[in-house]
Amino acid sequence: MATATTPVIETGGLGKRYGRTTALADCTLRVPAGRIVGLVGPNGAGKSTLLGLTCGIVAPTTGSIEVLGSRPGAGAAQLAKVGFVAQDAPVYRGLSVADHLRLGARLNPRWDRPLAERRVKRLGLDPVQKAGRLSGGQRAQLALTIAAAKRAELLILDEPVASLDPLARRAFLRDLLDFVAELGVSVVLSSHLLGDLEQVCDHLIVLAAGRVQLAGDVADLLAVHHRVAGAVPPSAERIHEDVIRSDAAVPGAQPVDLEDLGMAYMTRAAVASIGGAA
Ligand SMILES: Nc1ncnc2c1ncn2[C@@H]1O[C@H](COP(=O)(O)OP(=O)(O)OP(=O)(O)O)[C@@H](O)[C@H]1O
Repeated sequence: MATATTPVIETGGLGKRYGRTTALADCTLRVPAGRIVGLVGPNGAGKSTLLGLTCGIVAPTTGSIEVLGSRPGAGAAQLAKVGFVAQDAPVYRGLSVADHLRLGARLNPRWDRPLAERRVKRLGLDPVQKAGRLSGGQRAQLALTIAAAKRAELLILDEPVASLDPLARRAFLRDLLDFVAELGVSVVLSSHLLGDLEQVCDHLIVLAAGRVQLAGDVADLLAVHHRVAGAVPPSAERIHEDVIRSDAAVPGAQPVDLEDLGMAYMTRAAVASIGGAA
């Protein structure tokens, strides 16, 4: 049975191949409960594959994965614990906002109707409006509302802000933060851009070329990465250009921000893959 210390996601040597394409390889992760996890990586990095494995809609080729202490998708109880919003916030275009809430109530045993209605009202969504006529931001909010009203313990949002303009992005993420604090759920959200997520995530996973490049709580990662102007100390590891990793303090080193840190790992992976292909 899952307890407060059960990791939300735990994987060991997890891998997924589609024919000859390796979408994810040797993925070993431990995500503690209560985090807002930013899953970042370039196109084709394996983000959707990892999220699909987490929800149980993709089966692993190798290795293991447990979500909230059980195999993903293993039975109705496990499915009810995970809310998933796929890329582009899919909704039924011909159904109204109210129809979506009715459908949610019918399909989900732990449906929180007051929460769903309160959120729809606060967001100013018209219950009779057809979902196909909502803006991209409103559709994203409707999809998030449905996932949250399931009363899931883990919300998985695949590129939730990709189709939103900068103002709508900010509003969506601010709202998500309030909402997560209110519900006490864990969240994983993916993006190509760490800049989209750095204001909200407190745990980071950087994927590139189907492999985990970096993972951990943001505060821990920022504590051991630095910028250096000159030579890299022998005990430190150069990640890319002036970004280094060192557990020990480095005299004269400057702090690195999260966006630059993620970019350093993604660039290092891209350079290595070009080198490997050459
Ligand atoms: N169903 C599939 N069949 C064949 N190949 C697939 C399938 N799904 C993903 N892939 C391949 O696996 C790799 C990882 O894809 P994935 O969609 O997980 O990446 P991603 O990081 O989510 O990319 P994006 O940011 O572009 O959505 C890619 O090379 C992709 O072409």
